[in-house]
Amino acid sequence: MSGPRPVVLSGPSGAGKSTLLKRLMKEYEGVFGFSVSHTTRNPRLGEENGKDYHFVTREKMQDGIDKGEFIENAEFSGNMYGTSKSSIEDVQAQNLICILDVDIQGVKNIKKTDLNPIYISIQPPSMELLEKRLRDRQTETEDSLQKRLEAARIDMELSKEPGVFDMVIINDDLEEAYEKLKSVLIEEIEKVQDAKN
Ligand SMILES: Nc1nc2c(ncn2[C@@H]2O[C@H](COP(=O)(O)OP(=O)(O)O)[C@@H](O)[C@H]2O)c(=O)[nH]1
Ligand SMILES: Nc1ncnc2c1ncn2[C@@H]1O[C@H](COP(=O)(O)OP(=O)(O)O)[C@@H](O)[C@H]1O
Repeated sequence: MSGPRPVVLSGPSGAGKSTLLKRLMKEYEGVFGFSVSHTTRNPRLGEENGKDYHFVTREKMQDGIDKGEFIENAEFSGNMYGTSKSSIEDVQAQNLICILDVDIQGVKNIKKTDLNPIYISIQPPSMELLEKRLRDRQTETEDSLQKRLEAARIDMELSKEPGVFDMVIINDDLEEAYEKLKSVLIEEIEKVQDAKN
């Protein structure tokens, strides 16, 4: 079955991926489906199990990985994250554009699969602004914030490599970043909309 092309959103923690993708899914209801990852980190206030993530123990996650249930998994800031095959299949079965939010390790590993997504990197305007946004979000401890900033430095370097991403969007002004994101995806969005009519 060849449904619409999936979309991988990557970029440093705090760059604005969730903000952009939530907006996109709201504006285009019934077009996108989110690939719900598994993670061993604790849920944040307002996050729902099964919607934002499948929140699991390390034992359960490792067991699933050992059984071959994941297309990719990575360690990020002291926790495990991974995309299960079923999280993608659930979305594709509905003929929706599957959106994945993964770190740079996930991007590299997904490139080894036959998923063939559109790769988009969301980048902050500067490290200073990234740190400010992460602090203002008030979800992190000092320790997890520092780990995210360290990972961000690596991400910002790697995402400059030519050919890794189809599009790099600097999320300075949110409206502008959102319009750019839409413009990259409009062709796939219209295909899904046309198929419904
Ligand atoms: N490789 C991989 N990375 C993931 C997955 N799910 C989330 N991530 C990444 O893990 C990092 C941390 O995510 P999270 O704890 O939700 O923090 P946030 O990005 O700051 O909101 C982000 O870079 C996500 O893109 C996954 O299934 N696989
Ligand atoms: N363009 C922007 N300008 C100012 N603040 C933003 C912008 N985009 C996102 N934010 C804020 O920055 C924080 C991090 O964004 P978030 O979407 O959680 O990032 P990510 O999912 O990449 O970790 C959030 O508090 C969000 O409201």
